[in-house]
Amino acid sequence: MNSRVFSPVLMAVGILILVNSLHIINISIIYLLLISGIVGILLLITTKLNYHKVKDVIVRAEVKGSIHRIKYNSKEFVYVSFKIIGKETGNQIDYSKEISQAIEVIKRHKERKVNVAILTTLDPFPGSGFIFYREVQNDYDETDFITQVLSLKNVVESIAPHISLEPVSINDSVFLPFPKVMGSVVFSGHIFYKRFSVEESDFLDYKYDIEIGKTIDNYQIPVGFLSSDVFKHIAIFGATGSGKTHTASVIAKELFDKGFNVVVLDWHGEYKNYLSDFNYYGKDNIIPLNPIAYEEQDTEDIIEITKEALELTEPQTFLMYLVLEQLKRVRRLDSTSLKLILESINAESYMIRDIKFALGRKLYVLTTPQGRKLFSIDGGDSFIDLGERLKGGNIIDLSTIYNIKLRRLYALYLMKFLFEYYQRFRDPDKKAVIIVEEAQNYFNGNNEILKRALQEIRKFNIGLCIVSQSPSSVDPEVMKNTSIKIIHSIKSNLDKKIISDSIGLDKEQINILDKLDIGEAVFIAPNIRKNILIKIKKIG
Ligand SMILES: Nc1ncnc2c1ncn2[C@@H]1O[C@H](COP(=O)(O)OP(=O)(O)OP(=O)(O)O)[C@@H](O)[C@H]1O
Repeated sequence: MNSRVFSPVLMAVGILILVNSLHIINISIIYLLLISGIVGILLLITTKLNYHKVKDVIVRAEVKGSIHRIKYNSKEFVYVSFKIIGKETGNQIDYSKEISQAIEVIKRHKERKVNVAILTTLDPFPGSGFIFYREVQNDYDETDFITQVLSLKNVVESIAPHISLEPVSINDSVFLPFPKVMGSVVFSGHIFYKRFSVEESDFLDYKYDIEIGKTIDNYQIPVGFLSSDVFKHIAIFGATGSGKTHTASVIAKELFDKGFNVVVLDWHGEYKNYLSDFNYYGKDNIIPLNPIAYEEQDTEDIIEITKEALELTEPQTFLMYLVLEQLKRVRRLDSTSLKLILESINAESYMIRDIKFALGRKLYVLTTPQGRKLFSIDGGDSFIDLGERLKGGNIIDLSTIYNIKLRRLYALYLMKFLFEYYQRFRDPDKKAVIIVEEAQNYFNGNNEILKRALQEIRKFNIGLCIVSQSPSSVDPEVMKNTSIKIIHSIKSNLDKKIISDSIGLDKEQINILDKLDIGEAVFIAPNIRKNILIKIKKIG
């Protein structure tokens, strides 16, 4: 018999034997089998239920262990970050589309008690994340928060079936979907490049056109400020060697590339190496200024500058008006003419004579060979000449002016002339920034012109970039009137306090100020709402 016939026959015989044997099986065995079957089914159901319970407990514990709590803008938030994990299917999956759909659903769900921010910084994984967060008071209902978070997670996973969300535990240093700002993770998600946005989230689009560096975190997101904010002025502070000059050079170069006229008042002669494309005015080709080439209404300012730079007393300042009058008449500025000018001032009393001599001693510096090179009534630039000359990128190397008073006088005149030029020839296409190194030499509380300039010159498309080692050494107006601040390493407690009061740092952030490496800085600007820790890019 072949096998095709044999098998059915064998099966039929088997069934017959089974049916017959039922008659001889004891009825109690059937009951036993029945009961154990029911027990088995019940056991199966409870195991499955228990399995889900256990899984729920594990997931909840996982979320609980991933809850971060931070302070931001004097509010407190809790949040959980989730990595987006793509499930591999072998098919081409449009993850972006799925995530977008999930976001649309979340956006429509108005009643939810948890906010959502979505960050997609690297395409497409890893580096993408969901952040579920909620503002809280001291005590908050953690269990409820976890429930809300898990329900949102479920929504996302069911609408985007090819991804799963994995909570990022607090200790997970490999992936942090936030910039790690000064040791704590803050809500400054606006610095991320966002492909997806949730309307009512705290996160803003972050725009800039002057890139200066990258965030110090796992992402190293490019950061910068808006060139239109330059007219609200820039302050750069930091200890010696912390990177101020380099940072100011990066800014100078970027602004120059954007069509700004840039003038660097280089106190120590350090910028030449960084800005080799800029016009350089040093010892051999320093620009002479004409100290009497200004409008009548500016006499006050010119006297004020001279008073401040040469440390004139009030009576000496008064005589300075008369000297200026004579200077315009004589139109020479050498030692002989200065002597003649002073002699021509009527001195009826001994006191006036003494004041004249004292003033003469202070003005003498203008008649020295270097003084005459810097200030020339015949051949010096008027404010118009200077404004026209200093187009593009320019370095004025002041380090070659050895007399410090003369150096300050020259730099102050130069600034005054530039303010005058941009004020007089207002034009939206004419934009300038003046980089003022070692600004404590000018912005030291005595100089009313510069204080006024900080408040007023923004209207004329001029920005000041004020560079100094310590904020306590410059006038408080500098802190008040600069909206872009770049703070490199700061050591002194007084300076730390001034910075902290000005830009609102918490304790931890203040502690980090003296631990910043070269080129690292705290950065704040109007286009970002919260200060961030950045590394200034290397000038290239
Ligand atoms: N962002 C950066 N990337 C790489 N190197 C940097 C950076 N910033 C500064 N440096 C380097 O660190 C050194 C000190 O920088 P810099 O001269 O700018 O400091 P500084 O604060 O201006 O010092 P000082 O007050 O003494 O003039 C330089 O050699 C500079 O090239």
